[in-house]
Amino acid sequence: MDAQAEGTDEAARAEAREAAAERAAELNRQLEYHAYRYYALDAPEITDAAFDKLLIELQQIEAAYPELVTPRSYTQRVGGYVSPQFQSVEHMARMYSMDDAMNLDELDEWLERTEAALGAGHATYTCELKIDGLGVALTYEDGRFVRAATRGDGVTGEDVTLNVRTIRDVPMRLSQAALAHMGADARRPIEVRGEVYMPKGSFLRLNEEADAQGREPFANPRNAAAGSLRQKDPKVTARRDLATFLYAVADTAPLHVDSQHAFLSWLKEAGFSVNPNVARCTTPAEVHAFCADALAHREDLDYDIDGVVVKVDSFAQQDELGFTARAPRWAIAFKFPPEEKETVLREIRIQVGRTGVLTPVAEFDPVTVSGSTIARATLHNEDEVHRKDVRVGDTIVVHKAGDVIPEVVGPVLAKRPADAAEWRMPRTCPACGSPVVHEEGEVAYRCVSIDCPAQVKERLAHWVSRGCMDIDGVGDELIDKLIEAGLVHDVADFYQLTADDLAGLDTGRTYLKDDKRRGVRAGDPIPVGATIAAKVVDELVKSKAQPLSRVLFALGIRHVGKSVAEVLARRFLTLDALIVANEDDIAAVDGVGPKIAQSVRQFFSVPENLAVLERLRVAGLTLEEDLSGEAARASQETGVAEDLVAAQPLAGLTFVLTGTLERRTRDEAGAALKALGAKVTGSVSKKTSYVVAGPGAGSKLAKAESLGVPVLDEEALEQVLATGEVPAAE
Ligand SMILES: NC(=O)c1ccc[n+]([C@@H]2O[C@H](COP(=O)([O-])OP(=O)(O)OC[C@H]3O[C@@H](n4cnc5c(N)ncnc54)[C@H](O)[C@@H]3O)[C@@H](O)[C@H]2O)c1
Ligand SMILES: [Zn+2]
Repeated sequence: MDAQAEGTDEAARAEAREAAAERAAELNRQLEYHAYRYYALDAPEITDAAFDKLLIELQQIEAAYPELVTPRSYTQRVGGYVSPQFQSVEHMARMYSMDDAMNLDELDEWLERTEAALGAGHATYTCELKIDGLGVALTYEDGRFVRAATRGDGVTGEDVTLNVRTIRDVPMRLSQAALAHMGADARRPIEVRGEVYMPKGSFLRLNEEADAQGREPFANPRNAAAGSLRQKDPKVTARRDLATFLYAVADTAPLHVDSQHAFLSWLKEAGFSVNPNVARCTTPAEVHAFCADALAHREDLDYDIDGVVVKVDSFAQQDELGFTARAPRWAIAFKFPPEEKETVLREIRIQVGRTGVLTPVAEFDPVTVSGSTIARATLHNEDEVHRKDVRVGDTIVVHKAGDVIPEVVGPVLAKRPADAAEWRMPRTCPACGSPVVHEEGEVAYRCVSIDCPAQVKERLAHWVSRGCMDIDGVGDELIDKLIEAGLVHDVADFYQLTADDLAGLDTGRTYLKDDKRRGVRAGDPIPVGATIAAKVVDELVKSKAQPLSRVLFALGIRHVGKSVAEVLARRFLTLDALIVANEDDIAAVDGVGPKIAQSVRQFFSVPENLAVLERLRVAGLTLEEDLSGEAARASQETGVAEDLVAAQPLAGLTFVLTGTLERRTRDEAGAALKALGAKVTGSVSKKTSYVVAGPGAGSKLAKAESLGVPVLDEEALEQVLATGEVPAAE
C-alpha cells in the first residue's frame, strides 16, 4: 500500500471515529433524558423497547470504539434517580441492574459463558419471573422493619419507609422461625430486596379514575407503582393498591443459607411475599422451557412481568462469578419480545365524558396484540396526539402498555399518505355543538354546557354503575331510550319511573329472525318485558338505601373519585352538613385538599344541582353515611337481595349453555341469565329446564334431545333475556 492510500485510509478511520463519538454523545443525552422521565417523573415518553434499542446502539458503538467508554456513559451506570423530595439512604451493599438477553441466542451465549466459567454441568439455575415493578430494599433490625428505600442510583436510594409501611404484605416483624434459622446472627441487620408492583386490575381502576377526573393516567402498571410509592404523603400511597415480591438480600452471610432457592424458602418462612413461579433447572433446555412457559402464561397473571431472571443457584458460585460495573455476572434477564403490530388509523373520534372532557380516541383496523383483538385506544388529549404526531390515514404501531392497555406507539412515517393532515381538536362539542373551553394550565378541553346530551348520558350511566348506586338492569341502550323518550334527563328522574313507563320501551336490540308465533319480524326492536320493567323498578327502590359515600361518588363531582367520596362522607356524615360546609373545612379533610374542596363547593353552589338533590331527597334517598359498621350494612344488603329472589323472573329455572354464541360469550350469557335469577349448570339432566345451543353444539345437545329437555337457539335466548319470559311449551 502506498503512503497516500494509507493517509486517506487513516483519514477515513478518523472521520468514522469522530462520527461514532458524536453519535455516542447524542445517545447518552437521549438516554439521560428518558431515564429522567422514567425514574424521576414516573412518566416515560417512549416504550421500554425503544429505550433498550438506544442503549444497545450505544453498547455496540462502545464495543467498536472502547476508548469512548467513560465512567459517565449510560452503559456503565445503574439507571435511577434520587429525588431531593426524599431523605437519601445508603444501601448496605450496592443494588445492581441486570444484563439483558433480548432473545434465546443471547440467553444461550450467557449459559455457555457461565458453564465455561464454572465447569460444564456444574451449575444449577434458579429461574424466576421478572416482575415489572420498581426495586426496593427493606431493612430489618432485631427482626423489626426499620427502613425502606428505592434503588436510586444503586448506591443511594430514596427513603420511602412510611410509604412502605402502608403496603399490606410487607411484614413489620420477621417470624421467630426465620430468626431462629439465623442463630447467633439474628441480631444483625439485614436488607432484603424485591419489587413493589401494582396488580393489573388496580392499575386499570386507578387510570379509569384518573381519566374521569381529568388527571394524567399512568403509562403502565410499573409507573403507577413507582408513582404511588414515591409520594411525599404516605396517605396517598395507602390508598393505592400495592404489593411486593421479594427475591434478594444485600448480604447472605447472616441468613445461614447457601443458595437462591434455599434463600427464597427462608424469605417465605420469614413472612415475605415470594413469587410462587420458580424452577430449579440444570440444563439449558429446562431454562428454555421455563421461559417459554412464562411467556405463554404472562397474560394469566394479575401482575406484569417483562421477562425471566435466570440466576446461578449456588451462592458460592455467585461469588466466584462476581459483578461488572452495573450488573451481576451470575444472573441474566431474558426479556420478552414486545408485541407491537402495525395497523391503519381510520379515525380520531371524540368522546365526551361525564365531566365534559373531550377525549380523542384512535380507531384503527382490528389487530391481535398479546392475545386479544384491539381496535381502539385512547389518545388522552390534544397534546398527546401532537406529541405522537399521528394522523388519520397513517399506518401506526400499536401495543399494549404494560400488556394491558391498548396504546398507539406512533406513526410509521415512511408509510404516511401525502394528504394526511395534522389533527386538531374540534372547537365545538361534537355532541351538542357548544364551543369547548380550554382552561389555563389544563391539558383537557371541555364542553361546559349543562345540557350536553353526551354528558347527560355519561352522568346517568355513572349513576347506575356498579361502584356507584349499583342499579342492575339499566344499561347504556336503555339509558339512550329513556333519554329519547324524554323520561329521564337527570339522575332524580330515575326515581319517578314506573314499570308502565319502562314496559314497552325498546331495549335497543332487535330480533334476528322472523317469529310468526310471536308476530315479530327480523329487525323489529325487542321491547322491555313487564317482568324486566318490574325488576328495574325494584332495583331503583333498593338503590335508595345506598349510603352517602356512594351518592357523592355517583353525582360525578369533578375530582371526587370513590376514595375522596368515602372520606368526605365519613367526615360530614350527612349531605346537609356537606352542603353548608365551607371550602376550608372541606380542604382540611385528610386526603382532600384545596383543588377538590373548590370543586365540591362549586358543585353545591349551582342551583340546578341543588334542585336535583332536593328531588332525590323527596324520592326517599338516604343521603347519610351509615357508620353502624360494614357488617350491618352487609346484612342489610343480603336482606334486600333475599326479597328480590322471589321477584326474579327466571328463579327456579336451570339453563345449560353449549356451542358458540354470536352476540355474547357463553360466560356473558350465563351471567345475564343468573342476573334474572336462573341457575346455570354445566351438564344436562332431567332437572335442566332449557338447553341453549349454538352452532357446534355436540353431546349436550344430543342428551337434551334424548331427555326431552327444550332447546333454545341464540335468538330465543335473546328474547328470554330481553323479556324475562321463557317460551310457552310447544
Ligand atoms: N421507557 C423509558 O423511557 C425508560 C427509561 C429508562 C429505563 N427504562 C427501562 O427500565 C429497564 C431498565 O431498568 P433496570 O436497570 O431496573 O433493569 P431491568 O429492569 O432490566 O432489570 C433489573 C431489575 O429487575 C428487577 N427484577 C424483577 N424481578 C426480579 C427477580 N426475580 N430477580 C431479580 N431482579 C428482578 C429488579 O428491580 C432489578 O433491579 C429497562 O427495561 C428499560 O427499558 C425505560
Ligand atoms: Zn357538549
